[in-house]
Amino acid sequence: MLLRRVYKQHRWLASHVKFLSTQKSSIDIKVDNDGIAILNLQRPPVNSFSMDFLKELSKSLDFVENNKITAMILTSAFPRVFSAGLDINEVYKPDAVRFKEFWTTLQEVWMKLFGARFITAAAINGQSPAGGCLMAMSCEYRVMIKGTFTIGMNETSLGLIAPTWFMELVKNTINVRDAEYAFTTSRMFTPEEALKVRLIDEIAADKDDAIAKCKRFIKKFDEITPSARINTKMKLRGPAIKKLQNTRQEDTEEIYQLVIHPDTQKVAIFQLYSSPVSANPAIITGYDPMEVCIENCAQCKKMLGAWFEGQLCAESCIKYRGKMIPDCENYASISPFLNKL
Ligand SMILES: CCCCCCCCCCC/C=C/C(=O)SCCNC(=O)CCNC(=O)[C@H](O)C(C)(C)COP(=O)(O)OP(=O)(O)OC[C@H]1O[C@@H](n2cnc3c(N)ncnc32)[C@H](O)[C@@H]1OP(=O)(O)O
Repeated sequence: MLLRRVYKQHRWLASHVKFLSTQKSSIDIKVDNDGIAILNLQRPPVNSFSMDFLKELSKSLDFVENNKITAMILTSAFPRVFSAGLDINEVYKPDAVRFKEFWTTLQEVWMKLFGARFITAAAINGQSPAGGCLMAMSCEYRVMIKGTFTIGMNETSLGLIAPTWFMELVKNTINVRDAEYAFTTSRMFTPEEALKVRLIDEIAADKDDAIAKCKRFIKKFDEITPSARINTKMKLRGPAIKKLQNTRQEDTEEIYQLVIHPDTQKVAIFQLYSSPVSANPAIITGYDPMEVCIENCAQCKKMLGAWFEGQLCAESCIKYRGKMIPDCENYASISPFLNKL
């Protein structure tokens, strides 16, 4: 078997991957007995793409490529999240120079993954919104585990517009009508729905099963001449990569302008503060009533959970420019946002 032969040549890799699997590493790489590299993403809490994480991902892809490993499976070390997409911290109040470097790194990683000469598959074992969805879609095969997890392109709900290269990729994977509907409405798909539109290729019972199914896909290539496979893949994927290579600066500038737009920033701050951070209502920065208002909405959402309509509260902050700041312990101030569960 072809893969087995390749593995023999690279058996030593198992002992050489440690440098990428130190305790500090956000990606654990293991090369299995068939010579398939399994990349377990393990950046707490949700494998979101920070600049450092992207750089590590880039190095990991180089490792797989440079060691002539035949195939790679991307998965998550966490039980509920495959990847949450862009790290909101990179998007909130970004420094122009850093953000542009961040986006350039992201473009590079995407081109490496999408254009990888080795076989790529994703075992999607948890939530996979936005950038998490794109990472999976950039692979050649996707298996998602059943459950309450969803996958999709929720950029518009964050005030973002997905980059053109992402849209093209989705349009080339599912049909144009489903792509337009999904992108514009920020639709998140259950595994069954995702399978129906071919956003994913298979559903698995659990992570082990997802990896086994990815391996079954990879095994199909035992019977195919490697150069024929690679050249065909490059012919199919090359034009999209070339297109991005020629428009990288415009793409970066376009995203930067979008990210710094006040509406996007409001959503970003809401996302940031809807986690149980140490933020203290109304005393976070104190300089922008609208910002304080949204932070308080997020805090109330954390305290009251499903009872509280956080997004509605944040929208009201924007509408009234922070003139009515909610106080989570004052019923009158939050009653418009309490729902009747
Ligand atoms: C390799 C190729 C890569 C190519 C990539 C290309 C990317 C192209 C980009 C295209 C445009 C993409 C835009 C985006 O990705 S914007 C980000 C979109 N992401 C989201 O909207 C996800 C938001 N998060 C969630 O929905 C949930 O957190 C999630 C479903 C992921 C998990 O839910 P769960 O209930 O399990 O956990 P919590 O919500 O309590 O969150 C746990 C902690 O994680 C923090 N968190 C969550 N999401 C993010 C994030 N995106 N960035 C940073 N941090 C995040 C959350 O704050 C909690 O933190 P604490 O525990 O500290 O409170």
